[in-house]
Amino acid sequence: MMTANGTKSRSTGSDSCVQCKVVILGAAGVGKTALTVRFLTKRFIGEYCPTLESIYKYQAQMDDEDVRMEILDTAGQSPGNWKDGYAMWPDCFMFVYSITDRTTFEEIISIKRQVENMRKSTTINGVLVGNKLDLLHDRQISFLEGSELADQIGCRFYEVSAADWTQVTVISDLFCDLYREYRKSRYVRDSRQRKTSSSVRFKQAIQKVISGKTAPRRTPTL
Ligand SMILES: Nc1nc2c(ncn2[C@@H]2O[C@H](COP(=O)(O)OP(=O)(O)OP(=O)(O)O)[C@@H](O)[C@H]2O)c(=O)[nH]1
Repeated sequence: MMTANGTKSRSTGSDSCVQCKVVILGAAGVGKTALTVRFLTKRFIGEYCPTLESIYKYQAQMDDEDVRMEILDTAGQSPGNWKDGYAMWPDCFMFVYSITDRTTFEEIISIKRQVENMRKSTTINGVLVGNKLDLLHDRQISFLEGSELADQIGCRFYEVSAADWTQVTVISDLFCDLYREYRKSRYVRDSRQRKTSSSVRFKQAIQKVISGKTAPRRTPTL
């Protein structure tokens, strides 16, 4: 199983590290900072100043790889007011809503749409997170609705509570899963590039032979 037993990054300067940039998006007050702080420090601090924008660096062993994560905790503002960087900078996305607030759930659709519009792509590595699971008595969004939305936007789905200390491992796992999604997509992209460049090399070789620049190899006669 993947573990995230890392410590907050004090840049080691190691070049073998895989870089992974994560952005946390969601309406104001859904717990973006609480989730990030829980992941990084294993702590929950009841009150946070509304975030303007914070970036955290974190280094960990994930699936035997040294991973250097940069986590951008954004301000919960409407997607129309975003900077381009929110969509263009990251390798992967964490979309967060609160299970106690339907408007935050509905906002995920427009957040995802804005990301797609800015990136000009519908292929996005991400996870969908319903936070505040400890407030079950105030639940407005069922687990089923959450998982259906996750299917619709093409993300894995988690319900968690940043406030519940027993969920530390689940929260670590969800950040690790995010990295896994990214790694998978990187692998697909790299193998596509390898395929393209080898077929380009093949075409160039054929072209050279046709134009007579390179003589085809002859089989030595005995
Ligand atoms: N009960 C409960 N409260 C939570 C949980 N996560 C966050 N909160 C509370 O929700 C409030 C908002 O949390 P933040 O982490 O600041 O939310 P945010 O999404 O970063 O908010 P902005 O920075 O304004 O965008 C705080 O009072 C937190 O204590 C949770 O899992 N359960």
